[in-house]
Amino acid sequence: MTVVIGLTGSIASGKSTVSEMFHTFNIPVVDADVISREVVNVGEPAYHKIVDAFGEEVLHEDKTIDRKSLGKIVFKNKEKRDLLNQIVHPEVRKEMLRQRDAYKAEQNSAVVLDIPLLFESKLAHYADLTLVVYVDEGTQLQRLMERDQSSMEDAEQRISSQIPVGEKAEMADAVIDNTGSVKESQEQLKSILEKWNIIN
Ligand SMILES: CC(C)(COP(=O)(O)OP(=O)(O)OC[C@H]1O[C@@H](n2cnc3c(N)ncnc32)[C@H](O)[C@@H]1O)[C@@H](O)C(=O)NCCC(=O)NCCS
Ligand SMILES: Nc1ncnc2c1ncn2[C@@H]1O[C@H](COP(=O)(O)OP(=O)(O)OP(=O)(O)O)[C@@H](O)[C@H]1O
Repeated sequence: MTVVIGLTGSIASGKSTVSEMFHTFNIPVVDADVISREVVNVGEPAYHKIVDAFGEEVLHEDKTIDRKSLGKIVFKNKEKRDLLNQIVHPEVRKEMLRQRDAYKAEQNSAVVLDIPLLFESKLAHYADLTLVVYVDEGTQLQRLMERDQSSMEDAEQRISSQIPVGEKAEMADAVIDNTGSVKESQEQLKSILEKWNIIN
């Protein structure tokens, strides 16, 4: 049986950092962020819907989606964010489930679904077990501003568009506290996978 692990956290809490670690255990990862970029490539159904809904001003000159400008619109306006979600999420879900089921058919011991909005979108039932990557809010803000070279205002808007990471930690089957070093987080992941009998 393949154990399906739902990996989540909040923006810049370290999901991608932890999801990389699964490769060292030979556990495949389905990444919702990667899929959400693929389904809006030029010519895809969701691409046309975005242009219809948000206009040509969210396109680069080469007609690809200008994610920075679309982000500026949707992270400060919940209605617009909901509209974008309604366009993109159904396509992402279809592809995520397709990949999950392909990995299950290969009889992997486990597969990870890396889904930033696992709890917001009520998708925890896609997984057998949930794992939250937690950081304290000060560290989260600092890492987000540093990584994206963003202002405090932009970073705070993005953080407040999601359920606070502390609340997500309470809903999870296991939590990695990623406030410390990457190595410490890797050790926590190893212990969790041992406890879940996914590795020895
Ligand atoms: C708004 C967009 C264009 C901004 O693109 P950008 O390249 O700047 O960010 P990226 O896609 O890498 O997302 C970074 C992080 O932002 C957060 N985030 C993204 N979309 C959302 C959203 N709709 N609501 C809350 N948080 C979000 C997630 O934590 C994600 O990991 C893009 O995030 C998008 O199309 N979002 C809608 C689809 C979505 O919900 N994706 C997230 C998981 S499926
Ligand atoms: N333990 C750590 N120590 C120091 N820096 C870290 C640590 N973990 C992650 N980072 C850094 O913090 C930033 C956010 O991490 P990461 O991109 O993994 O978060 P994320 O949860 O995947 O973000 P998003 O929701 O935007 O996809 C990155 O620049 C990353 O290099």
